[in-house]
Amino acid sequence: MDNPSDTPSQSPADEALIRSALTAEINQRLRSARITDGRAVIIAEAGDLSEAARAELEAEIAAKLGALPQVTEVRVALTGERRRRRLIAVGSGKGGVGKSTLTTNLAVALAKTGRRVGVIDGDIYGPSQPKLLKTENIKPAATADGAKLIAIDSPYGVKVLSMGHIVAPGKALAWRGPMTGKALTQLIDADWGDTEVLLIDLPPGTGDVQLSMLSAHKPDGAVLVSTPQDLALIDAARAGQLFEQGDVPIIGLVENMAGYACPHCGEVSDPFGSGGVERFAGALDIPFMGRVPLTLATRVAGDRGEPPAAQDDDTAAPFHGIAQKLARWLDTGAI
Ligand SMILES: Nc1ncnc2c1ncn2[C@@H]1O[C@H](COP(=O)(O)OP(=O)(O)OP(=O)(O)O)[C@@H](O)[C@H]1O
Repeated sequence: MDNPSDTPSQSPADEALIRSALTAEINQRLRSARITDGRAVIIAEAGDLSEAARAELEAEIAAKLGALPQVTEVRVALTGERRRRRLIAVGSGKGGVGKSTLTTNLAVALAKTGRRVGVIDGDIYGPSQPKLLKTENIKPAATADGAKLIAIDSPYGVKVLSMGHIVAPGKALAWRGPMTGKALTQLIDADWGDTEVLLIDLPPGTGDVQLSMLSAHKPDGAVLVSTPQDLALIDAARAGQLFEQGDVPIIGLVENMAGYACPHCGEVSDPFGSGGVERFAGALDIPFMGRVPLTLATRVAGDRGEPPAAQDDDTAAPFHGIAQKLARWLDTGAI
């Protein structure tokens, strides 16, 4: 019903009458307008509006059309009810703590619950999402007007875009700060279709990408990852401060590589100590989201581009648990 004239019972005169009673701005939003037995039925686009603005638009249409002598009742249906796309940053202070692995698996686990999820690889210099989501060597297409990239569909029900899909390996190394900011914008502003949640795999630390992200594309929340080592915890705290200063709520802290289960004898050892992240989260009053053990399966799966979270086994379970908490946060603002 994109074209109002598709509606058989609709009279052009009625539509003209309705349009003449409304402002140009509201007319731009009209998808359908008709009057039947004194009842005006309006369908208008409002997917870009806040709840308050939607209510205002509805009230304005009702008031303006209600004032017409030909109209005894006004019914307004606003389309685009779905919520605005949410941007969740996954960050760590220190490199190599498993931030990219967590981003991929959280995205895949969230997608398994029916949400439409995308992953942005914010690691301009060392992109890993093409490998993790098995989209290496795929180039993203552009929209018909050439203005936007189109996010790539990974085999795991998650869309993805990375500088690794666009720039030859090693090329971005020579880029300076402003270029990395622009690159990130290109990825975020791409055509993500009906994606509801975008997870951004941030590079470690508190550098240009993080700053440009906070200033230009403020995330709705941030998940922090740390190993149990003291040093990683201190760095995680630093990354946390960056988000707090930027007024980005910290959704919670994830402990990765917590305890190692020997694949041969099953004995669990704790090369980096255990429980440190949870205690640390408690001390800082940050919610603790869960613990992902160090497993050979996780590392091998990452190398093969087969995220464990796509399965339902023991290796996948921690990712599903953390994804459930993230889903709860998305729905209620608390985990
Ligand atoms: N829970 C885990 N068990 C086993 N291996 C893991 C686990 N988490 C991550 N790894 C492995 O550790 C390495 C580093 O992980 P990853 O690339 O996700 O870290 P990162 O924090 O994103 O690193 P970078 O700082 O390079 O962006 C990878 O080889 C990955 O497969």
